[in-house]
Amino acid sequence: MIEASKKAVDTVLKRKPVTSKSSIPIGRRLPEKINFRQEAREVLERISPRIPVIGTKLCNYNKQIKCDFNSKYRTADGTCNNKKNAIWGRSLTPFERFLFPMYEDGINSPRTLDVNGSPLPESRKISTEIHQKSSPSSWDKLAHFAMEYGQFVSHDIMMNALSKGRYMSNLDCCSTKIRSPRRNCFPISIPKNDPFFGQPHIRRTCMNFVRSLSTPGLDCKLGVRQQMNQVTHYLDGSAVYGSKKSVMDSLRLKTDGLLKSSEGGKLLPKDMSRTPTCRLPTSNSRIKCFKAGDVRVNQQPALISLHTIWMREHNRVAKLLKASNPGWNDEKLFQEARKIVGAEIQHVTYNEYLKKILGPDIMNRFDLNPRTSGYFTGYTEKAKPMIRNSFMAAAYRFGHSMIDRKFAFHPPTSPNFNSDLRNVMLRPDWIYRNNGVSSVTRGLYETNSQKVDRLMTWEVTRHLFESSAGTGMDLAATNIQRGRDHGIASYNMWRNVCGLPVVNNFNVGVPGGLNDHDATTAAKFKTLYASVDDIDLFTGGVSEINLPGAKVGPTFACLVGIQFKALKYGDRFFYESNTDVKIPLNLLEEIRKTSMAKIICDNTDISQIPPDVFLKSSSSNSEVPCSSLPGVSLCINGGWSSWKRRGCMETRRCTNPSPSKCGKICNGPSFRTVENRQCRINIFDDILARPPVTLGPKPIRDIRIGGPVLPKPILLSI
Ligand code: HEM
Ligand SMILES: [Ca+2]
Repeated sequence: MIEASKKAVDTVLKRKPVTSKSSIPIGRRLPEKINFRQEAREVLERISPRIPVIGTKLCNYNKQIKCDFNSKYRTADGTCNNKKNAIWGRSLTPFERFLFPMYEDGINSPRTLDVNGSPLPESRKISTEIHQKSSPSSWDKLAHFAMEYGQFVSHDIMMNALSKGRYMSNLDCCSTKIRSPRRNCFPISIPKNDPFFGQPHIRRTCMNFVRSLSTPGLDCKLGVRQQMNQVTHYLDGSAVYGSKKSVMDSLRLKTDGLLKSSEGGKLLPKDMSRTPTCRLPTSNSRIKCFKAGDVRVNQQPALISLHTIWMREHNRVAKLLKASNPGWNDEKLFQEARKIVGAEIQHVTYNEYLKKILGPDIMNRFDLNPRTSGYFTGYTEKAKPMIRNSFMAAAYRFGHSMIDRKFAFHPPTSPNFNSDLRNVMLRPDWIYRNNGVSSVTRGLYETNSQKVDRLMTWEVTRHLFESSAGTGMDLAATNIQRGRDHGIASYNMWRNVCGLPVVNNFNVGVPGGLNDHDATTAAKFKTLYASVDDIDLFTGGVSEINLPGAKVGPTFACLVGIQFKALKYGDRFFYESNTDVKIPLNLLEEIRKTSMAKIICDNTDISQIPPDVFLKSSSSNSEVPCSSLPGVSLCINGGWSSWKRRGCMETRRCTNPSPSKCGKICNGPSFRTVENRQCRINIFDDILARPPVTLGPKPIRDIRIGGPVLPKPILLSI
């Protein structure tokens, strides 16, 4: 794949092909001097602060991993999923590449020059010209819940690591104390005439941007700069359970398979550390930041709510499992509940979320539709499950365009209200109010998300993480800058990779034109970029006209589609897969019945809900009682054990639990005879060996042997 793609890039660039490891392509500038030893040290600090940096043993991805391939459960850190490459998909490993990166110096420094060798337009300039509006009016049928679910999925499968300063301090790349350009700094400069930050009372000229942590490739060989995923690449519920064993252990109650919680099981456990990851505007000691499998949980209340629902779902499932399997210990209950919740997350993602985003054509092309019966048989050890760099740095950020300016709350009794995103950012205290989780969740499915288009709300392009007027960040500019930081090839090259017509002019409606864009957008591109080959992937992709039935345009549909195919085909634990760790078919059939709406119903006080919470409620998606929605029944245990052979008889036991405790009913007989020649002869011989039995005056000619279920009587002709 990578080789083919590299050729594609070379064709677009009309340059001599390069090969990845042997010869590193050198761009227009001399390579920035790289201190590999220093970079490796930084990486090691992340992976394990205790590993000493000795000699050349700087890269330890390939440290010995011991796998128990008999285990039915995922490891916490994603290792041992792929039996040939146990490291694939592990947390703290680099993002994979579809395309060779396009660094300015070929190996390390960000893409900063256009095809003519002049500076690319500034990210902030592109953001203000293309991506901004106070409250973009283009609404869509999708509910705001779809935005939030997308973010939750992104936090399950990726978390990019940033470079740090000395002693793991955060870098301030705008600090005036820095005289010379600082390694790992790539600040976003703000033009003097910026419509917001350029105002006289603000006059800000720099926005902090720290480069992603530089990481060696998975082979640990020296090569181009790579970036690191800190969470498990698989869609495996790691946002609920953590991406390493120590975190998973710390989230467990260690009783009855439960996860820790607070406020009587209702809320996530509280983060009691001295370095809170949220803003606490109150001195009320009850109100704390939350802890979950992902450290970004406190970012805003909608995210906290979804995390809380999954934590509650785990505990609900664990309790049901305990009721029907009284013999199971904490470990067994925890792992079985984790397996079910992981399967539910995958099912909701492929069955409800992706279908809306990608539309039926792309779902079919990439074979992403869940099956309606039986198992999926496409698992292959050869499919790399890893998250691709372009997906992380650009394509999957389409969700940023769906964020609405307002976040709605709908409490059960008091009136609805909403708040600008900036006022709820990093504010878990909202969750402690008035049925926080259900109020926020109701707000999410009762309001619209924004359309995926070039426009993003000012809440994230001017006021993101704002502490006082003018201090905010710009998420659109950050996305563009991140793409350049990672050497992500330009939009046109990705079109080529996806088999879409390569663009060679800025016009619309002509051959080779920007025909997946509207004329206004194309004209804006023309004023900013020197060549169509310079358009940044995020900007070009997010601005495309949506595919029919989809919520994204063709380039992002392609990149998102391939990524989710890799996550399906390359995950031995994929919930539908017919592998050695498969879910029993009867349980899989139950999981297929569930929906996000039902999971919300089961874990909140909401009793009426639209069956599809990803769509805004409408006449075809109007609220129904929760009890009318199908869900996962865990009453699949109990009933008869399998038949056990005892000589020429087979018996079975009616196992725990009794039907009253959510078990299957045992109908039918508990024993039957084995019908084969051997047994007939034995019985025959046995009877022959004995004196003839007479019951009454007539000799017996027709004796049923073995009980009431014998299908054919054995006739003894004496
Ligand atoms: C209120 C909602 C959201 C906020 C405030 C938010 C904010 C952010 C921020 C600050 C970053 C780091 C950017 C960087 O330094 O490169 C980021 C990264 C990212 N976001 Fe969002 N985001 C939101 C929703 C979403 C949604 C809905 C999606 C996708 C459907 C998404 C996908 C991503 C991806 C793929 C990344 C890069 C992954 C990473 O940094 O590990 N985000 N987001
Ligand atoms: Ca994961």
